[in-house]
Amino acid sequence: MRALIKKFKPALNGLALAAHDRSVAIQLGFAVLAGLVGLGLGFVFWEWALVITLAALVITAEILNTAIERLCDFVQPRQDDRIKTIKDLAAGAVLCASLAALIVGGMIVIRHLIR
Ligand SMILES: Nc1ncnc2c1ncn2[C@@H]1O[C@H](COP(=O)(O)OP(=O)(O)OP(=O)(O)O)[C@@H](O)[C@H]1O
Repeated sequence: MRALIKKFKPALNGLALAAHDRSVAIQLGFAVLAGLVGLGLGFVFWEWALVITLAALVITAEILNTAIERLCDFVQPRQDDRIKTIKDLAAGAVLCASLAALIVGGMIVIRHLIR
């Protein structure tokens, strides 16, 4: 059990660090908002499963994006086209996950509203 806790400690520390990042905090805010909408509209089991999965996907992408940004700033604090490409790719991953969450979330909400 001790070994297991020791193994997860860095990951839990990573989550605590991520929660203090502005971009991650914004995505967490959107996830809470989606949860409130779900409660208000009375989401069923599969809708919660989708919303939770997509929210976790977006937050995971944002945490990885933040980690990549920090690594880039550490390796190259100056303007560099290669850093721009790397950071833009990481930001693109967040956008991709966010669009999927927005579209699927929108479909679920519309389904409730037109019933
Ligand atoms: N060292 C750099 N060289 C070239 N372009 C950069 C560099 N740093 C940032 N950029 C450009 O600016 C964009 C934003 O980068 P930045 O690190 O400010 O991220 P951000 O999205 O504002 O994140 P956060 O708000 O979490 O700091 C990048 O996607 C990239 O296009």
